[in-house]
Parts: sequence; structure tokens; C-alpha cells
Amino acid sequence: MTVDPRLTASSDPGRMTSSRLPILLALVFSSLFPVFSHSNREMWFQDLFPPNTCPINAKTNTFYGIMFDAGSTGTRIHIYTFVQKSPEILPELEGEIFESVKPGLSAYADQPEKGAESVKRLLDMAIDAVPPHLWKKTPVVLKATAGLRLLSEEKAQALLSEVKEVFEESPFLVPEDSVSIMDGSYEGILAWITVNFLTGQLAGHNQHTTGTLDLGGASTQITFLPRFEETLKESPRDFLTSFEMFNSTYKLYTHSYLGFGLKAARLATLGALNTEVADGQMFRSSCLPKQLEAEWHFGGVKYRYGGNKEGETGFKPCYLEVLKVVKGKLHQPDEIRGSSFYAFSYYYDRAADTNLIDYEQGGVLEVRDFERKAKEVCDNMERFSSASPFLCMDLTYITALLKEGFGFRDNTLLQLTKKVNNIETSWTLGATFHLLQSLGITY
Ligand SMILES: Nc1nc2c(ncn2[C@@H]2O[C@H](COP(=O)(O)OP(=O)(O)O)[C@@H](O)[C@H]2O)c(=O)[nH]1
Ligand SMILES: [Ca+2]
Repeated sequence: MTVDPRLTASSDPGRMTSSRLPILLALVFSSLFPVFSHSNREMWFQDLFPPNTCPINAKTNTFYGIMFDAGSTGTRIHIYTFVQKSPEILPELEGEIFESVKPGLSAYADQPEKGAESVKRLLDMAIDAVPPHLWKKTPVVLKATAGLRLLSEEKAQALLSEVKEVFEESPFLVPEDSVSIMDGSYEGILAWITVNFLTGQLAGHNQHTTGTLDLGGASTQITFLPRFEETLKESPRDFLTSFEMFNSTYKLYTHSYLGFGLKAARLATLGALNTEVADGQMFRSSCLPKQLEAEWHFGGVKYRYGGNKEGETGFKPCYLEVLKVVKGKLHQPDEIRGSSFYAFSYYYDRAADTNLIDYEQGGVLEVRDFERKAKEVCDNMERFSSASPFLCMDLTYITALLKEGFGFRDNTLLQLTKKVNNIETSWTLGATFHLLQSLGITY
């Protein structure tokens, strides 16, 4: 089957990104929305309107998918719009509406109804964004990540069932298993699909793809397509997953490290991760400003933390502290040392916070740039006191995670990316493709 492989991955109709997705989408949509894919006859008035505003197009050719990301630090809604401009041309990803709220669902561990309310507020946006006649055909799904993985089964389930009720009371299509905790390996794979799709690297058969690094609050993922037999041989078996999408099978290396997200790593560095916190207990670190004493809430728990009043502070002692958290804890595939990776989430945020990259545009960095910035911040904490008190610890952790955790070289290139063609680089787009595929298409 030969198909035009173009797909617009942008709300800017001028920009095109290559992909084989249209093959999938054509089938997905003809199965999901058969009435639309067959009702696109030429109308006499079509030429009078620009394509996006033509009433027949607005009525018949726009489809939506709603994906919630219940992350450890926040809940986000992604409303994707797809357009099939004519039966011969395949559907295109037209744009995304994105909104987020803080804190994440896990902060409502003891008040599940309140947690579900935060989801409801976001879902109300979808009611405004999706035209009423398409509500019933628009699937809505929520996938929770590390924050809920760290809660007890009972508390996590209570939150999920409250959210499910919100979905069922909504006018949208609620598929089976619409509210769940996502397996960590999917998180990496789906983010890899999103990024390589948006950058056009899944087009054609001679695939050159780029690995992805996601640094969340509670977990972190690394995903890439191995090029060397050695990697396949030497990797733990559960780090290799075959995944079918866009009519191709990808055998990916992926792993999600629970407890190695930026915020969990703060707790680990402070010695407060996975411990019973006694009332008033104080956790201290050389990565924090000497005189600091403060409180921090994470995952529904309150922590008191502060600087080393009498002892040392600065990059060297901080690096040694952080090293204990990562050294020897992560698998180091040889092949990644010289490759470049896309990096997002907290890699992006901390690089942008310290002007290593432009907040809007992102940029390309070497691993050593994070180390240089960590030294600058940790050895001059008073100069950076208006920023987060954790800035030194965060940058030092990112440096140690990349170098000592994954084993990257100082000169490994990282492409820091928040959006590609105006679409968020999040696992949610990959998950939406997967959702549409599972709603009726098998390859
Ligand atoms: N660019 C982008 N960043 C996101 C998105 N969702 C989450 N993040 C980032 O992810 C980080 C927080 O991780 P989170 O998802 O809450 O924690 P996790 O559950 O451990 O993955 C922050 O740096 C957010 O800015 C998104 O849709 N787009
Ligand atoms: Ca995340």
C-alpha cells in the first residue's frame, strides 16, 4: 500500500512533518468514525471558504482524542485534534489544547474526591473545546505515572475509581480501562514514539531514530532503539520491549527508574525517601544553603529540611552525597555513550531556569554544561538564593544521573525540547495513537 506519508504535526497549518501515521489514522478513523470518512462529498459551497472554516469541514472532518497525564507533580489534559480533509488525503494531527493543574493526584491520597475534582475542572475544558455532536465519539483516558505507583494499592485505587466516576458522568466516550496506572515501560516507549513521530523520524523504512530521556518528579525513563547486537545481548531482558505502531515493530530498550525522578531524588539525597518521617524530624544536606530551614510537601507527606549549618556546602560535598543515590543503581548500556538524546521534563526546566537554554526555544547542550552550571550554582548559593533552594541539588543530581547513572560522556549531546511544531513532547501523544489503534485497529 503506498500512501502519502505527510502529516501536519502543528496547529500551524503551514508546517508539515513526515510520518507513516496517516496509514494508521486512516484506518483508525474509518473504523472509529465510519460516518465521517464516507461523508466527505464535494459541496458546491466548499470553495467559498478557507478549509478550516468551511461548515462541512467543521462538521464532518474533525476528530478529537483526550488524554490525561496524572503525573506525580501535576495533572495535565491534552486534547488532540485530527482532521481528515478529504477521503483520499489521510487524517492529520492538527493541534493540541493543553492545560495543567498542580498538585498531582497523589497529593490527594486521603481525599480522593478532591483529586477527582481537579480532573473534572480540566475535563470541563474539553466540553468547551470539542463540539457537542462529537462528544460521544471522543475517547477520554487518564494514565497515572510514578506518583500513584508509590501510593498504597488501596489509596491509588480509591483515586482512580473517583476519576472513573467523573469520566462516566461526562458526555465523552469512556473506553474500558480508561483510568489506570501506566506501566513504566510504556511511559518511555510512548514518549519515544511521540518525539520520533513529531520530528518525522518514524517516516520511511530506513529509520534513524533518537533516544529519549524523561525526568519526572518521581521516576525517570530512558528509551532508545538499539543499533548493536551487543546491547540486545547485554541488557536485562525486561529492558527490551517489542512495540507495534504505525505498521512497524520496534524493539526498544526502555526502563523507568521509580524513585529516581527529580523530587524523589531530593528525598533520597536528604535520606528521607522510603522512611517513616518522625514528627519534626529535620533532614540536612550540603546541597542546600547553609542557613536554610524550611518545609516541603511531596506525595501528601510533609518534610522539614535545611542546610549543613556547621558543615560543608558546595558542589564537591553535594556531588558525593548525590552520588550515593545513583552510583551502581542504573544499567549502563555502552552504546548510548556516544549517541545524542532528546531530553525533556525536568532536564528542560532546570536548564531553562539557569539560562542554559531559552525557555521557549529549548536548545542543544552537552552533559558537561549541566556540571558546569551545577558548580556555578552550588559554589555561589547566596548569589542564587532567589531561585529554588533546591537548584544546586537538582543540577548536581542531573549531572550525576547522566554521568554516573546512565554512563554518558561529558560531550554527549542533549537536545532539550518542550514542544515540536507546537505539540508537547509528552508520552500522551503516543498514548493517544495507541488508544486509537486499540479501539479497533490491529496490525
Ligand atoms: N513539556 C512538557 N513537560 C511536561 C508535560 N507533562 C509533564 N511535564 C514535565 O514533567 C515534569 C514533572 O514530572 P511528572 O510528570 O509530574 O512526574 P512523574 O510522574 O514522575 O513523571 C515537569 O518538568 C513538567 O514540566 C508536558 O505535557 N509537556
Ligand atoms: Ca511525567
